[in-house]
Amino acid sequence: MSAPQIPTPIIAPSILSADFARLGAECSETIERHGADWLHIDIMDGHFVPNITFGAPVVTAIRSHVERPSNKKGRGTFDCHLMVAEPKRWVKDFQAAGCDLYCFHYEAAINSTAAGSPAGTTDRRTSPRELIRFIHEHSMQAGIALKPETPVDVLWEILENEVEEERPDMVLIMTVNPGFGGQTFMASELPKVRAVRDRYPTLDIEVDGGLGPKTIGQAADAGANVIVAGSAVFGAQDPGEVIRGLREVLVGRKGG
Ligand SMILES: O=C(CO)[C@@H](O)[C@H](O)COP(=O)(O)O
Ligand SMILES: [Fe+2]
Repeated sequence: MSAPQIPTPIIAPSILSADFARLGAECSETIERHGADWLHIDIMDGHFVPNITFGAPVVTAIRSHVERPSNKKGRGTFDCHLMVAEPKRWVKDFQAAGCDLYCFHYEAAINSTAAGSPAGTTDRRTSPRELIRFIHEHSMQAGIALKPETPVDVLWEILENEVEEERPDMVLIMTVNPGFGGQTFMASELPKVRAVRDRYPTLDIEVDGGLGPKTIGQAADAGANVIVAGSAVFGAQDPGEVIRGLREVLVGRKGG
């Protein structure tokens, strides 16, 4: 019997901490010069979280600076983290913009069921399963994110679904309350990572918020293989050095 396939270590700098005045160059340098795997792109709508970033047009603009990945989850993947109240609403726009992985919040998906479908708009009603299917139908991978306040148990029935198209490609466990970069890492969220890893040895598990050289060891020990780091990378004198250091820790604990 062959050993289970251990998920690939992935470093995904969050461009929320990049210099927005030179965003295209920051994105291409982060991948090509500094050696990051993915770009983590935080989309905030001012409703789901108390902050606003940008939408699909900016993703289109930066896509022209970063080559599309040649394989699923490859270098240059646009990992879009949708902190928005109506996650179904933006799927088509993000597909067109060049998003590869559309990661929505569980809390938004269950609440947007009540949002209804105003005349002349697409149907905004959804459930996590339906939304995952919808994202897959739009040729993107699907991620599902949990806020710190949400218990990990809500994931089991979603991950245990026998219908492959309705299962997520990645789980994102937030290690800060979503909304802002540069917050303090919440180690209290790591048991969620461990719980998912124990059940799903090959699933991509992303952690996001407060990750950097001092906190990555704990996240890797808990079983995370996709590390988002914003301020730690973009605030560094040498982002490439930080990325290499993060990767070393992750590779060293791979499978742990
Ligand atoms: O989604 C979010 C915040 O809501 C994150 O992606 C942050 O942007 C990560 O920034 P750092 O905590 O690494 O500075
Ligand atoms: Fe994020």
